[in-house]
Amino acid sequence: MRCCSPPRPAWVPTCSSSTRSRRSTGPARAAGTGAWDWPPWRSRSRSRQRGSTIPAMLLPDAVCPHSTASPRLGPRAAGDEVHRRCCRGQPRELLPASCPGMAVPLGEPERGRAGRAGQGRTERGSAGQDGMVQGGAGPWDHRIIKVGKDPQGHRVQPAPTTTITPNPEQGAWLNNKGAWLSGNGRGLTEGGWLIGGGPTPRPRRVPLTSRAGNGGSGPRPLHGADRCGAQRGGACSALLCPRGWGGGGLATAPRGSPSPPPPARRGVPPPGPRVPRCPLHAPCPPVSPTSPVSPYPPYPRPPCPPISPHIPPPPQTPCPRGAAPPHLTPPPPPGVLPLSQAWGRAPRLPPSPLPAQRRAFSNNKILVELDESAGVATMKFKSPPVNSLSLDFLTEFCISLEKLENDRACRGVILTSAVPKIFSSGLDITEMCGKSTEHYAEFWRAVQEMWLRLYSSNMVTVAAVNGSSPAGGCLIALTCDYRIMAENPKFSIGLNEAQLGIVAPFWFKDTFVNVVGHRVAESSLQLGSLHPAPEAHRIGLVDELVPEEKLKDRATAVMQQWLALPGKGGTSWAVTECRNGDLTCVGGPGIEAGSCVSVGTGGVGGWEVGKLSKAVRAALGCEGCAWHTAGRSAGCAGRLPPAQLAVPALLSRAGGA
Ligand SMILES: CCCCCCC/C=C/C(=O)SCCNC(=O)CCNC(=O)[C@H](O)C(C)(C)COP(=O)(O)OP(=O)(O)OC[C@H]1O[C@@H](n2cnc3c(N)ncnc32)[C@H](O)[C@@H]1OP(=O)(O)O
Repeated sequence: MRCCSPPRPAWVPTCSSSTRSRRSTGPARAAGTGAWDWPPWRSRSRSRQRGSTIPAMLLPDAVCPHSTASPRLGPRAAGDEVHRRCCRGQPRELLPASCPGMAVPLGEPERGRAGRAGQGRTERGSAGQDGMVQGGAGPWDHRIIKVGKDPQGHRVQPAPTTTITPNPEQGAWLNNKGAWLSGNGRGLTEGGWLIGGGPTPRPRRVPLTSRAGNGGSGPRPLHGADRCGAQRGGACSALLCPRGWGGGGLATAPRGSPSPPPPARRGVPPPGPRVPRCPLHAPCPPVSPTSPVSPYPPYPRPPCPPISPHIPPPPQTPCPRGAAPPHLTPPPPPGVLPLSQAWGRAPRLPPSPLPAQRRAFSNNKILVELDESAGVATMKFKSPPVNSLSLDFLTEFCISLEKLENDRACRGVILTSAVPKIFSSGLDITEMCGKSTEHYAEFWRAVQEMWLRLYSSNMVTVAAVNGSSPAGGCLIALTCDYRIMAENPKFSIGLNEAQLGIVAPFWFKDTFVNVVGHRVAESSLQLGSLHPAPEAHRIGLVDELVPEEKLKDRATAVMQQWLALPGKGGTSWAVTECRNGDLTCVGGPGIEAGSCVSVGTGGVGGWEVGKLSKAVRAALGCEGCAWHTAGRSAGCAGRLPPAQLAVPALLSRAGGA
């Protein structure tokens, strides 16, 4: 087994009722009983006493095998090609609406099939092209553009964006014209047109933000929005594509049903007291791309009035030494916009003379404490006995993280555990066996969502690992920007899947490789090693060790160090422009204009590329784009608007949003 082998496992344990045949070299059956010795870390005798059985398990190939979800990976063209080949011949029911094969009016299965020149979905949609179905920020928000030709055979220009909003409780969708859309099992139809094929709303579940007393701002997507293979020009046939594609019938809602609340969108502050738009910061007029004059507005602009009711304006008292206070970021150079405005995050604030303002919210699984004066939240896992990552836990994790993302007062988050000696025991094994396929789908979506959200968070993330952290627990730590571990040698961390007889999904592996390097990851994965804290530090799996009692303080200090970086936490960053589909930095603190965004470890100016890409995509309004990295450049493969559109779009967002 090589660590770079394809994600499909060589074998997986199966139960006798499983219809999938696999090499059953998994957990051994207890002698004579027919029962599986499971969980595998238990002694056989204990398992035998319980007579435990291992039923069918979810296969990791349910994770879309071609969807190279790691934003740090290389070019994806090969993966997309695999997608296309693999999806050819798939039943249409299994294809997502964005699949080329689905981009045709209903009832005309062959006409307009994508891949045929001039018709159907195109890689790079722009005004005037045949239309496309475009995913929005998540399954709850789909921007729809009608496709191809109308029923009379006339070419149809892309229609104005239509937003459809699902009502999960009624299993139906409402478009922005107030009409209910019916489902046909493959996608949504409106007037006989396939207009979208997004994920099935989950009628059994209430909107996420209304769960567990979280309050919040309406339904939010649980699924990863931008890693689906189908979003990158291929068709994702995977059962568990992170976007949640997969069809399924949608019930028609009764007419006259009340409208669901508008979906909250990432990066947009939750509804609250309406904040007046700054009159000084209206969008700039479009600038000709050929103009030799800088397209950026003069800087500095007059300061905005305070825009958050929580955040007082910075004090006007001069620094006693006459210089700019060191905690305040100097104004960006001309041509560089304070993207904190674009990203909706509060600028760094000076230390408050008042007692620290703290807020806390909690659910069954996680306690979140936000120190508003520092802009730092602590998420404490509190799901005894071992903080296993159950579906509920993962859901609450995503909700908590998203709440913090949307909280302008929060710029960094420390992840730690409230359970003694355990950071997290990893994925909850009981979620992976003896459940329905739908449950597995939901569970794995949540696992991926957790990873995507954490990885692509634009907050600084620090893991304060105060206990053992096997497998999925290790993944959480790996996904953070920085890892500090309690120096107790009894605490261990690693991807130990091989010891359980299972294979870490490829995106676990990728994340691991990114942190410890190829060879260490390879041998560690092959052996399923759990590294005691000192060894984990030696191999670079954790960044530093500290005595347990100092863990919190050290994590806070590291966080402050990170938040002091320009750009991190949303103070300012480079403006990026798009040329020929590639994004190029046009300047930023410490960043040379014209330099490409570097790819790989380290990142630029304190930003890792994954995070940068998300921020830039958000600023450019192309969150739905696939993001690719190649060599030392990074860009959007697909729908990134051309430069003349992108730059003014960025400016207007930065200046006026
Ligand atoms: C088929 C393909 C699937 C591919 C998936 C690949 C990706 C998988 C990722 C994963 O994360 S798999 C999970 C891996 N996790 C582990 O291997 C952890 C195993 N657990 C331990 O090593 C220990 O339990 C511990 C975390 C070090 C804690 O040890 P401690 O002695 O303090 O407690 P225990 O008595 O062992 O356990 C207490 C209690 O908790 C239950 N439990 C432990 N881990 C899990 C878990 N991951 N999921 C669910 N439940 C878990 C354990 O069974 C005990 O239960 P009870 O006996 O009290 O009922």
